[in-house]
Amino acid sequence: MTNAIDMHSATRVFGRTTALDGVSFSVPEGSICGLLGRNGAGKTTIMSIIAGQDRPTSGRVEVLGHRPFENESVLSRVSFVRDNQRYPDNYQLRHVLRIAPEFAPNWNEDVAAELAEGFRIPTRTDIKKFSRGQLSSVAIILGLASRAAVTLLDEPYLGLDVTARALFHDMLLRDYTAHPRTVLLSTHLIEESERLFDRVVVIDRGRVRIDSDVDDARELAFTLSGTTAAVDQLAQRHTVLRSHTVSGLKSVTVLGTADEAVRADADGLGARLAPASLQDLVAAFGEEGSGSIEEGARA
Ligand SMILES: Nc1ncnc2c1ncn2[C@@H]1O[C@H](COP(=O)(O)OP(=O)(O)OP(=O)(O)O)[C@@H](O)[C@H]1O
Repeated sequence: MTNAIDMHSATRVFGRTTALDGVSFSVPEGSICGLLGRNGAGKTTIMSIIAGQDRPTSGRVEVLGHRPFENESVLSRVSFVRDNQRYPDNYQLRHVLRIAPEFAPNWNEDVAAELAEGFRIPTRTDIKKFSRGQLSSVAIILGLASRAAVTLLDEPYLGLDVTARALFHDMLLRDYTAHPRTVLLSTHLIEESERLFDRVVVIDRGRVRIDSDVDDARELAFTLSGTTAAVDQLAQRHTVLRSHTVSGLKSVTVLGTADEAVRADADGLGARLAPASLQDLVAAFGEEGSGSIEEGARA
């Protein structure tokens, strides 16, 4: 399988901050990959490097087989949607839609029109007066209607209402199925977005913690919840990634797959056992001290 995106040991240092610390991962062509992690984990830095807007301090990145920085033939096939997208003063949606095809060779007017209507974007209001959610809607239109070979969506949901988010998901899946491309999407709305993902990359403090097929990622850990005594007893034999206690009830996320013996023990102690969600995993790998189990948890 060919990779659309390949990062090899990419490090990015800003003054005293190491934003990326030896990041390596790949995104296969024709897949949707979730890029997940806590605030400041390094997601936007990764996307900026893939989009050729920044360069790693060391290491390298290849997009569609070539280095993206100052490489027009690659960049014309990449669409990067970020939350702080700027538009010229006095631009309205119709102006953006008029010039967008010049930058996006595969631009599709029908996708743009359907989204603009569904998002209820005002057509005669200057974009600088738009609400946060309306700005996100414009960015999503640019990202999806571009039908770029590589689409980078950096937290596209800011301010979007629940109907708009559902419209975005449906259109992404529908248009992606009809016109396969590679999508890398970063978000903090993990539960809502996980049905989109084929793959998932979890970043914490500039390092890759999980790089995996989404189904395999769910096998990496499970949660146990019940009385503190029962959960403590069950958790003894496992590496605990995360622990949470509320009014005498405890929930732990532990590394590994729950086998029959673990299930029987949990049943016997009246504890509940469930697969870890992606949200559990991101939270677990973002806990202080989780770095010590990094190698064990990498796919
Ligand atoms: N231009 C810059 N100068 C200095 N530090 C920077 C710069 N860009 C990013 N950083 C730092 O690099 C780290 C990673 O930032 P980045 O924006 O990539 O995180 P993120 O995962 O996108 O976060 P969020 O989810 O909050 O958007 C942070 O500590 C941030 O402060």
